[in-house]
Amino acid sequence: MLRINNLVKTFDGERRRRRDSKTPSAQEARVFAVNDVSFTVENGQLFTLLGPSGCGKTTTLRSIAGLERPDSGSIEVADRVLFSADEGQKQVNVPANERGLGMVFQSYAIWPHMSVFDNVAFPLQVRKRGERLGRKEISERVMRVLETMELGHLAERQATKLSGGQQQRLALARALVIEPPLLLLDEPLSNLDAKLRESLRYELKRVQRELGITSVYVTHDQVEALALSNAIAVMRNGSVVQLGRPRDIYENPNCRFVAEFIGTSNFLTGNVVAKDGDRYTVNTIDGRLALDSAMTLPLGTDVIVSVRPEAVEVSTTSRAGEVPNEWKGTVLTRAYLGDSLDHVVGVGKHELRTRGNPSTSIEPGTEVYLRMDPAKLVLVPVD
Ligand SMILES: Nc1ncnc2c1ncn2[C@@H]1O[C@H](COP(=O)(O)OP(=O)(O)OP(=O)(O)O)[C@@H](O)[C@H]1O
Repeated sequence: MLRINNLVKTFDGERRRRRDSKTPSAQEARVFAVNDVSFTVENGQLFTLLGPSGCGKTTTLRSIAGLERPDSGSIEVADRVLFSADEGQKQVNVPANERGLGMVFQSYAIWPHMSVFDNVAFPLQVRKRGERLGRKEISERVMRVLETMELGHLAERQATKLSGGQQQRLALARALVIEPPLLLLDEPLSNLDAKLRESLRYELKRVQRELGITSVYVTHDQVEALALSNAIAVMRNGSVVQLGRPRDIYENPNCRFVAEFIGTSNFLTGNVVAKDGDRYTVNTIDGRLALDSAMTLPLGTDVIVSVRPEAVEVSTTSRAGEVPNEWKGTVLTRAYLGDSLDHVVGVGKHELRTRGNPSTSIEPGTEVYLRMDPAKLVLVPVD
């Protein structure tokens, strides 16, 4: 449905300085906001661009929307070339208003002087002559979308007299009414409070799935990305560093940056000392670890072992000899999080965070045993 090939977008570094109101120097290097990005989004998928502030997510999305002109690369939606800077071939840059894409941005500018109904009807009413629908058809289509967004009963209300969550649903309804082949969403939930954000997240997912609408979603919120997406591209400094399904990205991060950015992890540095099939033995300063990995690494390689807190079992009794990877340590602190409980355990030079059922709560100062399942430890190449 959407194909992005080798997209590059640079900005003038000096302009950026001025925008950030720092003292501009004579000539700054160009900023590679998007640096050779390629990805494909299948029909009906929700694809997320995830990464920290300034990594290039919004610039990628704005390029798809036609609001930025990339330096090079190409953008195709449903086999229609929207942008191509290819040398030799005909250069293409379809204007934003002719791309026919749905867009919802963080600042969901609803039209305040209009009713809910008119806000959604407007994009259909301003269509070119030949493409315009009849009054009845517009009315039916608007009401259908409003019902989907559970706003049907508020159709006559003035748009400003809606709650924040309802206004955001209205912005989404307005983007959906044109039945776009592709929906672009840039942090659409970030202005809302935590509770509303969570409920709208599920609603968004429901609507997206029900309508089977292909979407590109931009966020810096990893929980949102994991909950919503069919596929995630993690971005850093203008490039995609890992692309995969949410579970793959969470369970098998391909570098320390991804492991750190998605969720919480303990990182243990070490060295490969033995390998038997997929079973590796890694030596760390505080003990050995057995773990399974499909990577091919020679003996002696420096590695990082990423251990998710929930992959560490904490216990006051030892099962040494029965299970691999048991380390002895002392509880330093604990934190009750409602649905889980974290312990921070000191083992030699390491401090490991564990996460478990809140029914297991151990006093700081207690001697404990940490057990780590080899299948849940992840080998991460040293960056
Ligand atoms: N109009 C512009 N002029 C100059 N530099 C820009 C412009 N827009 C973006 N940049 C720079 O390009 C880089 C990528 O910006 P972009 O807004 O795409 O990042 P982002 O990942 O969406 O960040 P955020 O989550 O903060 O919106 C940043 O270094 C940013 O400062």
